[in-house]
Amino acid sequence: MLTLRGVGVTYGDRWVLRGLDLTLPPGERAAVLGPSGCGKTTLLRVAAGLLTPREGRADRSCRKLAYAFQEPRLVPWLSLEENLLLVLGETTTPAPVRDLAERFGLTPLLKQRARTLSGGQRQRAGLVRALSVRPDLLLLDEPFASLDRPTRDRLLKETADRIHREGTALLLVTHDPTEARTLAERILELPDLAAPASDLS
Ligand SMILES: Nc1ncnc2c1ncn2[C@@H]1O[C@H](COP(=O)(O)OP(=O)(O)OP(=O)(O)O)[C@@H](O)[C@H]1O
Repeated sequence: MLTLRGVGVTYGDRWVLRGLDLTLPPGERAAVLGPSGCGKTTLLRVAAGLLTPREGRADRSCRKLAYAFQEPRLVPWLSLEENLLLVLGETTTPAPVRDLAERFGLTPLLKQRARTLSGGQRQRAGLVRALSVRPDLLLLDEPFASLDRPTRDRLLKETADRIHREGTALLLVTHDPTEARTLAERILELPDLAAPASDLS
């Protein structure tokens, strides 16, 4: 369960989010759409507990939270497989994670250092890393943005099947309504507070 109540965030003297309420019960999937710069990533950071809002509060009660960042944060000098092992806390890759890597087309890249992966490969790696821990709350920030269309469509279906099957609660940030409809049952449109004049009163 994730609950945001009256969340407000400022950067400097500018409100990016204000008065935001969101309840995500276990297993429910919501997508956040909105123009570039309206605060979607900021919302995910608050949801993850990485950013303390200036107003309001964020509460989570989940067994395991995973967050696939917009810029996947892999350790550049470790191999892709070592990056996966790092979050799993294992010394060998378990069979289900090997299967996940295979489904996301990463098997041939497992021994490759993260810094040598392309943007799209890194993004797939970030998504596999997040899914590999079998989270009950998953935060995804534009997870398919760097992928070509056929790869995106295939992995979108793969991801949707997996989170539906496992009953994972999802908060997805995307610019793509198709992605939002495929992965989520609820869509939240964030307003751009910077568009009209906003102040700190
Ligand atoms: N650490 C920061 N310091 C100052 N301003 C920031 C910071 N992080 C984000 N911002 C600003 O806050 C606004 C919202 O940023 P955020 O990344 O949440 O938007 P977004 O909706 O996710 O954008 P996009 O769709 O382009 O990824 C932007 O105007 C951004 O420049």
